Amino acid sequence: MKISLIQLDIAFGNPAANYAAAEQRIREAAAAGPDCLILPELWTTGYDLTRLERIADPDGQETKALMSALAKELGVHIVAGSVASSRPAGITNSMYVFDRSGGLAGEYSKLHLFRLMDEHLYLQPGEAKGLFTLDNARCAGLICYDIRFPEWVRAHTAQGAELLFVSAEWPEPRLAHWRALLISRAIENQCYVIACNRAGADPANQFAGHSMIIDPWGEVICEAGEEEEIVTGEIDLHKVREVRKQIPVFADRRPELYL
Ligand SMILES: NC(=O)CCC(=O)C(=O)O
Repeated sequence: MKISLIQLDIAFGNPAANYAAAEQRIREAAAAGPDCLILPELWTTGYDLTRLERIADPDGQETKALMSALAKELGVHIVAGSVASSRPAGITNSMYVFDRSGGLAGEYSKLHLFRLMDEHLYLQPGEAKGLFTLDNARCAGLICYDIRFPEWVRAHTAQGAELLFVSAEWPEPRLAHWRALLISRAIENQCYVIACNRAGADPANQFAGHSMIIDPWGEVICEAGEEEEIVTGEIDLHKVREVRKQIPVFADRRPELYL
């Protein structure tokens, strides 16, 4: 499976500009023939949280319509990053996943809200896991700060996830954490981590870029720099099974003693 990470810059609080830019980048990335694409976190609005009431996507409708149509037209799976989605109970930071026929394959709302960027003041947390299947691979969706919660990630891999898709807006001062946490999640869960961060800056933060794919042994297969970029890597699900056979972490767990 060939996967492209679309490391976008994001126009602050400007969904129209971001939809247009994302569509252009998706078309560009798809021309190289990947099986799957992934976008960053909150890519329609950025962290313009004080204006979310006005600019969030009502129930993700516009995002879902565009991404479903592009997935079908281009014949590519799209892990459509996350967007601010307004629902009756509040605004969530939600990921939508489309398979290459344009069908909604999965959905996940960020469970852990990041106080340092005021998410808890403007967003409602999700309440459920984001497990889905693409081409017979069991996958999970995670959003940015979620990678600091190894128990949350393990809850997905213990249920069979072999690919972890992470969409993020991770600031540059914690780039070392981004790399270390992603590599650790890959090694301890013996799975692929496919992580797409944003590039550029907003009024409060410079973002780190460095989107990457990590294999189940912890090796970085491809990694972007700090600027807008599309990077592509190939993954092989046999590698997950090989590593899990060599060091049978899942069989050796003692979960009954962990609480
Ligand atoms: N958007 C986020 O969740 C950022 C998380 C982050 O920066 C961290 O250090 O954790």
